[in-house]
Amino acid sequence: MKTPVRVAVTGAAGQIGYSLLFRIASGEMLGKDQPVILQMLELPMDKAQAALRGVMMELEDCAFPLLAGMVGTSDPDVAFKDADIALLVGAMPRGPGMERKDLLLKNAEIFTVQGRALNKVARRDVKVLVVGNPANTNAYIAMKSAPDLDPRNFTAMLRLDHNRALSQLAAKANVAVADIEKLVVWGNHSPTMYPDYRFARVKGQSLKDMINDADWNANTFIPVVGKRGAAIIEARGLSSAASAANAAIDHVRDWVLGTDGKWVTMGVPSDGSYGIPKDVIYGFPVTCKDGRYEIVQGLEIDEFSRERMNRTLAELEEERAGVAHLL
Ligand SMILES: NC(=O)c1ccc[n+]([C@@H]2O[C@H](COP(=O)([O-])OP(=O)(O)OC[C@H]3O[C@@H](n4cnc5c(N)ncnc54)[C@H](O)[C@@H]3O)[C@@H](O)[C@H]2O)c1
Ligand SMILES: O=C(O)C[C@H](O)C(=O)O
Repeated sequence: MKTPVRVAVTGAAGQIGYSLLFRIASGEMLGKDQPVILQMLELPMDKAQAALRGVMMELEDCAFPLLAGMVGTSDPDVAFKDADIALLVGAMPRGPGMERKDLLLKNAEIFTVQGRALNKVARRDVKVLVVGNPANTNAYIAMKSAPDLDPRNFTAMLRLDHNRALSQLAAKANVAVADIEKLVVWGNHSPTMYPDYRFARVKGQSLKDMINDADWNANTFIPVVGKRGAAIIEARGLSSAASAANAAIDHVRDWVLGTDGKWVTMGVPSDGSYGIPKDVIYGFPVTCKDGRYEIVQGLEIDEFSRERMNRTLAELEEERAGVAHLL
């Protein structure tokens, strides 16, 4: 039996938490032979703690063979103690008519507090995924609040955007999602993101050549992927939850277990690649191996792409300036 992995999940009694925890406990994130200990954080209010107790009762009732232990708490120092993986989900979601960056000041403080707690009590190689919006800037805040941890430990979720883009492309080109490789979503998890299939291949063929429709790319594909979160809020009255949890599982599974050379999109602190200033948490194409990600290098950036990449960067710089006083 392997040593259990400690997985901290914040916002554990929320919508995403409810879709996420059961899949982690069943082995879908870290493998069917990997026991886990779930360390769940919720707000201290009675209602949130009661809801968390209910979720923990349900987890118990599943009798998951891989669930080696559970902790429910309102104290970040307890939730992140010795954590190997931390999924920072707990934050306010947006409602109809809002942009994710409208949440910035409401949610920012959560990530200073949690970044400091991670700095203090988590394992030095903890892998952090920020889901709570605006995810890139919240990940930046957490990273800057944890000066003793390697900045590479901090990532933001663009995998939902990547998965959304895959499905749109598969439908357009009438190919299987699983056959599409080398897709990228550059930048911010916001409508300025730039989903880019110029390098994508389907069974060795160029997907761009198969689609061959620049108008569809600029006027349908990019805006549909960029505004998909808002379309879901419009339709459901609530923001995406099951698909967000699914993307979080994909992100962490690939980071920990590797991508076997395949590209995935992760929001990671820039190392200066593609002219993106160092430390900005930006969606890049990465491959993962042995628990480490590497940004895919050497891709050609044409004028259209540079303009899109700069636009989403400008928004991230603006968000960063808006929280500078907290750091
Ligand atoms: N990056 C993405 O792709 C993506 C996708 C979907 C949703 N989101 C974001 O994820 C976040 C959570 O969404 P949700 O639908 O689960 O919301 P939700 O309101 O259903 O749940 C959030 C939970 O977090 C808890 N919480 C709030 N502050 C907390 C704190 N400081 N510590 C611990 N728990 C805290 C709340 O009590 C609540 O139970 C939102 O910010 C949403 O916008 C991001
Ligand atoms: O759109 C939102 O506010 C939720 C989430 O970020 C999403 O993309 O579905």
